[in-house]
Amino acid sequence: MYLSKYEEAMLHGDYGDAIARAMQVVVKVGDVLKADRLIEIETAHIAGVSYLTIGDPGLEYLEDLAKSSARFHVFTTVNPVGIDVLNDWGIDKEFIDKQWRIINALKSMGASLWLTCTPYEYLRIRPRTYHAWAESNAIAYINAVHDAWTEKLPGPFVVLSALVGRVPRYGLYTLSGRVPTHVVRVKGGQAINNPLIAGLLGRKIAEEVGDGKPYLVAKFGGNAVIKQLLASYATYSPHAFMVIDGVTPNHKEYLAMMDKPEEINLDINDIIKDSGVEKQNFDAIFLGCPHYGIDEVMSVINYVRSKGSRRAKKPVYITTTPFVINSLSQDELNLLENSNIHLVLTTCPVVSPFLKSVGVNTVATESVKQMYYLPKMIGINYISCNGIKCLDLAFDE
Ligand SMILES: C[C@@](O)(CCOP(=O)(O)O)CC(=O)O
Repeated sequence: MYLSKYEEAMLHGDYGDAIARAMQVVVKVGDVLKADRLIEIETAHIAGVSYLTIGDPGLEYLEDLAKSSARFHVFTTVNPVGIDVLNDWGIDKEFIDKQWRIINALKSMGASLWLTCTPYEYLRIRPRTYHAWAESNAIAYINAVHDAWTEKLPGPFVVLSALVGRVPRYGLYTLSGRVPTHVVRVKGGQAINNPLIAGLLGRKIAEEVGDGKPYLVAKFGGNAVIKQLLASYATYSPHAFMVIDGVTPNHKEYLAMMDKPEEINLDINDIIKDSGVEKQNFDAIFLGCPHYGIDEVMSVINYVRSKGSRRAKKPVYITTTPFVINSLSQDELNLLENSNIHLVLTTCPVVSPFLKSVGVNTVATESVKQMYYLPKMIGINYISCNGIKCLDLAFDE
């Protein structure tokens, strides 16, 4: 593989041992993938940082790395951790302390501690720029909505890429690796406005297309549904890449590049028919996978106001970011809290003990990604519900 003088110097230890070891791994992986060279990245997004999932070995690895002089070479953000940094939600102290050690190790290497799975909502990402991201919903989002280029990279590899500011040029980092293979047309009426239906559609597309790359022709009613579509699609797809007609910058170029694509026709009414919301018991409503942004939280606030500010009969937990909390007024925060709606920061139910520690065993959720992970990763059951109508389950009971 071609390496520049600077890359050779990193590899040979001129910038310290930790950088040399990181470079050795990045180059080795590049060789295996038959990359012709490395490319410079603008940002990195690290995932796999919860003490629940990486435990003591992950904690020790990151602390060792942080003790070296190695620092991130590019702007680096971090996925949700296992705790809310402002509220302990009854999680045990040892877990919290160890999670803080992971956070502090990442901080000392220069990471920006946004601790969100939606860094794309707070970054201005330019088309055709290179990034090293883990966290599949975020990867699918910047590829599809910004035509910004990232492969689906494993969390630990992103740490190393962030240290050297480079990734091997392969797959989705090349134009030829991004050519869609299937045209998926969604028929059956109006723009898709329902987050649950968008999520089920994402899963269906991944099942139909397998390891192909879809060019999706469908109309969506806004960013919240596109987030659900892509999060679910990326959970079930091996590469987390799609082009969306009329949404992805340069979509016409992608359309023109396709060579005899396979055609898949889906009817949204079939997906709606199969979406049957169960009437089973549940302990709480969970919203915020991917993390809710300010627009989604404002629609919850508007819903509560429309109900005359009553108190929900079951608690509602919404995972979101410190940016959202900082954008809300004290009145809005009080309204949510008084309505039994709780904003939970910097974490995600599938990497945190918080739901169990507040006594929740079954949630109602709109997120098809959560439906995949909740039972597997933390033994929480779910029932599905429809977007903002999820709240009806708690307010209209
Ligand atoms: C929350 C998480 O476990 C979800 C699964 O990740 P992904 O959708 O496969 O990127 C990722 C993480 O551990 O940070």
